[in-house]
Amino acid sequence: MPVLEISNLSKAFGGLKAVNNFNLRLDEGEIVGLIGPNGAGKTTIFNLITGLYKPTAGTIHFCGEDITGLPPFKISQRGIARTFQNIRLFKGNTVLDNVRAVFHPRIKYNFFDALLRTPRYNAEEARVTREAMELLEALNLAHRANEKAANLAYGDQRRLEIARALATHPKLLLLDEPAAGMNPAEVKRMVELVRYIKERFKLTVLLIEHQMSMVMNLCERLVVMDFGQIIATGTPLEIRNNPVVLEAYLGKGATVA
Ligand SMILES: Nc1ncnc2c1ncn2[C@@H]1O[C@H](COP(=O)(O)OP(=O)(O)OP(=O)(O)O)[C@@H](O)[C@H]1O
Repeated sequence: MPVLEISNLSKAFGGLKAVNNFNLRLDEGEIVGLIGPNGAGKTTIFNLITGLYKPTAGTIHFCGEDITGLPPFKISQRGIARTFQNIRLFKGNTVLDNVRAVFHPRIKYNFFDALLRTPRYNAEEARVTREAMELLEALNLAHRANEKAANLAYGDQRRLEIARALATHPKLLLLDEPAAGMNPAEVKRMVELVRYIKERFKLTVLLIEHQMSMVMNLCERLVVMDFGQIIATGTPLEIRNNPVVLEAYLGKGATVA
């Protein structure tokens, strides 16, 4: 059974067809790259999968269940997590609290436990801190746990975002430009990180990225969009040599490294 199956998905904003008859199947353990020029519809696909937008037409199935049109919190509960193009952290809070905050909606104590600091409250808080620290260790951020998120270097902030996404225990992770603004050494580290978390947390990954070195090195398969539609799919090598893809990028300033 596929982890994700998108069938004939469309989204219109007034007269603009941001996504037009989009189809995609992701099998367990795949890392697939979604690429295309600016405005192609990539982020709209993420917003549709995660329930931020309701589709104009089409369906989205996750692990065999129809999740089309469900609200974002329900989709997150089923096991889909994402990061955003623009980093979204509680910058004034510590690194640890940024991850702990993700656990709190699922915490198992009530208002009175919290008020009276009962043993149940203390045990749950200890569990949440332990789980959050485990994630920070996996992402090599444990030594910065008590630092304010704002003080982290850009690459570390991106890793913290990923830690927050993983705290929801996803099966499918959607990464929106995780290597944006990174230098080649940082991109290489991000490639290694995504490979590592994919194995460690048994993830399937769909990734939007403009950094071609990232998608070329990391993804087994690429899906190329332009004007809301898929214009090509294939291995990185096939895509690199595909004239339709080169044409979509040419004149729009993108380069295939
Ligand atoms: N909420 C919205 N209201 C109106 N138009 C929108 C909305 N969201 C996206 N669009 C439009 O839909 C089209 C696709 O946008 P989208 O952000 O999905 O592209 P993208 O491929 O992610 O681009 P980029 O690589 O620049 O992030 C664009 O023309 C955009 O202006």
